[in-house]
Amino acid sequence: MFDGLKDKLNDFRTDVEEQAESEPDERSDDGEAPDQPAASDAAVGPEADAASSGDASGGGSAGSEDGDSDPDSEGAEPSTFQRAKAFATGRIIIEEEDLEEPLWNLEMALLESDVEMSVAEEILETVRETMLGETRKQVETTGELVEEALHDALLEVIAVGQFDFEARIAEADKPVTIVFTGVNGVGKTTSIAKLSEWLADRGYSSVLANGDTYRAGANEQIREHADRLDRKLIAHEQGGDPAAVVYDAVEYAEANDVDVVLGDTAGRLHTSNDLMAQLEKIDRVVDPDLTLFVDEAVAGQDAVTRAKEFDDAAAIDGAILTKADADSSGGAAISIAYVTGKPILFLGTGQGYDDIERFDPERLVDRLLGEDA
Ligand SMILES: Nc1nc2c(ncn2[C@@H]2O[C@H](COP(=O)(O)OP(=O)(O)OP(=O)(O)O)[C@@H](O)[C@H]2O)c(=O)[nH]1
Repeated sequence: MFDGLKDKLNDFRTDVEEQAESEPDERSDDGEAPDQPAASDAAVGPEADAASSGDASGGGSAGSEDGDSDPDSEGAEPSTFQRAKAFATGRIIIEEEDLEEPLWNLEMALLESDVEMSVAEEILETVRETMLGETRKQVETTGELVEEALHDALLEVIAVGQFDFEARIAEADKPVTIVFTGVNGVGKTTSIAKLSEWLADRGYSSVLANGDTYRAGANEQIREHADRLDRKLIAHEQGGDPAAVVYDAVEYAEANDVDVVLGDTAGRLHTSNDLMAQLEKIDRVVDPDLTLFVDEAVAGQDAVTRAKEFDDAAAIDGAILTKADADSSGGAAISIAYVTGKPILFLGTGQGYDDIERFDPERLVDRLLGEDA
């Protein structure tokens, strides 16, 4: 899962390590030849050797022949001094120039991985802010510093809007009504069946409702799942009113003490206006507790765009991202919450009914940074 993105994040770590850790060595080698005392060295005390070599090189790596400073070095002098001092004490200072190329490569890698542009920019900004110009006392290596910066940057965008789904179900008045939206073919019906199992595992009964009265064959498709799982299905004739189907399912749940109503809807109608009018009517008639948007991770940017469109049209409360098991890029998983402001709540991870997992931002970040399988 998301292996391509994981590799690219790892490349960034290697990039920064190479940039940040090779330069001080070069500078201290440089500094040995010219004997250039710097006035500020006195402040460094016992670390003066390393510091002065760093300082001399910052001011004179290009100008070591004539001992003069080059124009570029002037603004960098204080940080070069700090850097050399930190190097002498085994600490790390990352400078803007160390990050320039790795950050550019990271941006390209994120965009190639279908991470949405504004999300990529936010990640870069957080990484830059976390890493720049600070002596990181607690951090032993550049690799750790990169990992910390990436961890914070990724978590910040991925965790947007998270809430405790199970607690929400537990606390809500029963029956809880959940309506599923999203285009056809992405695994919406399968996700409804999976969620019914997920709820059953936690002690909640559910009834399925086929609000996709538009598409021929939709009743049969969901009925197969309902039969296999031994769940009640409420369905009307093709062409019927989806709001009426979900309403009947709510009535059935109330009469039979069923905890949750899981209502499918049509993924596409003649026009998006029809689709939205239908969702609005369901909203008016049954006032669902949650509207969940379903799309497939493998659709990358398209899934992000659709999430935004559906949310704009009919305020979603969260998303289910299917086929994460087949997705290497990870772009949709990283982008959807930040772009919509609504959390990803579940990942579909296979074709079986148990192949659904609660989306855990911390765990996903650990996976991406290689701390978890
Ligand atoms: N690998 C994998 N396949 C999945 C996942 N979820 C669904 N699928 C498969 O995707 C295919 C389409 O799933 P359906 O549930 O029929 O999707 P759907 O047609 O979008 O349902 P509707 O939206 O109601 O039309 C099926 O073969 C599913 O088994 C998943 O998380 N991983």
